[in-house]
Amino acid sequence: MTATPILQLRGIDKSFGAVQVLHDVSLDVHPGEVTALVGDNGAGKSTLVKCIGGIHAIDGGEYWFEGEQVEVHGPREAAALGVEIVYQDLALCDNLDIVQNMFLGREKRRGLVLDNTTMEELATRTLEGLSVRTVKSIRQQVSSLSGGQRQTVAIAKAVLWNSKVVVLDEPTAALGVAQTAQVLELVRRLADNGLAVVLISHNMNDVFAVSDRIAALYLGRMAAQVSTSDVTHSQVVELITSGRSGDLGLAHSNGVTA
Ligand SMILES: Nc1ncnc2c1ncn2[C@@H]1O[C@H](COP(=O)(O)OP(=O)(O)OP(=O)(O)O)[C@@H](O)[C@H]1O
Repeated sequence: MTATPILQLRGIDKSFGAVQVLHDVSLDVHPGEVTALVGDNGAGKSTLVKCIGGIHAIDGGEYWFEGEQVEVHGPREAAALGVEIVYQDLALCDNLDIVQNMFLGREKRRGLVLDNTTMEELATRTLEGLSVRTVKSIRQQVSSLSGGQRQTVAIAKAVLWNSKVVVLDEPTAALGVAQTAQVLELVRRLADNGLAVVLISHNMNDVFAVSDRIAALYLGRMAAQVSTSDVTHSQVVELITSGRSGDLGLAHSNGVTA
């Protein structure tokens, strides 16, 4: 079932001033799979994701996309590759409706006039493609949506642009039980539709519910990247808290050994 990785990071280093935050980090991300990126507070997850999204320039290491080594000099270049990141704050505008949010800054125009018909069609098709039925009207203001619906809109916005890799930063962090289940179903569906999904999460139940692989960062190093079916909750907790797991045969590790 393992496809060739669409995104490969090799030996990534990243420092802020004198502080090195990422050390020799490698990561493989596969289409059709959810890769959970786990790690304790300050382990470097957000920094790694910002390197993937072109917000931070990498100091050293290689970024490979679809089998070619690339340089990503900003979010626009990442988006041009097909890499979209949904940050925790979602960056949605409350006073705009769903369609306006999905096309914010990338509006479709016919001449000088906004092409609302096309944008509505594309928004509807995208939401239907993700089997999203929880949103009543695409002309609803985002301020009137629940936390789960807002997350859904942010995810739909990310996949609207023929994206190939979608990174989700703690998409269920602020949600209740039912909404968490809905968002996790959506995360799974993204991968089942062929996208490569990277899911940052602190929640082991979420990680085990939807991920195919787990990449564990510990103090800025990739402690292990393993198949979810090969590990237990407690082994992953051990990787997060100590960077090692004594009884785990680490097939793909770098920096820290079992
Ligand atoms: N712009 C920055 N300047 C200086 N240090 C930074 C910067 N961004 C992150 N760091 C440091 O890098 C380390 C890793 O932070 P990062 O936010 O990547 O961790 P994280 O795993 O996402 O943590 P959390 O789960 O708490 O969000 C932390 O020690 C943090 O203080």
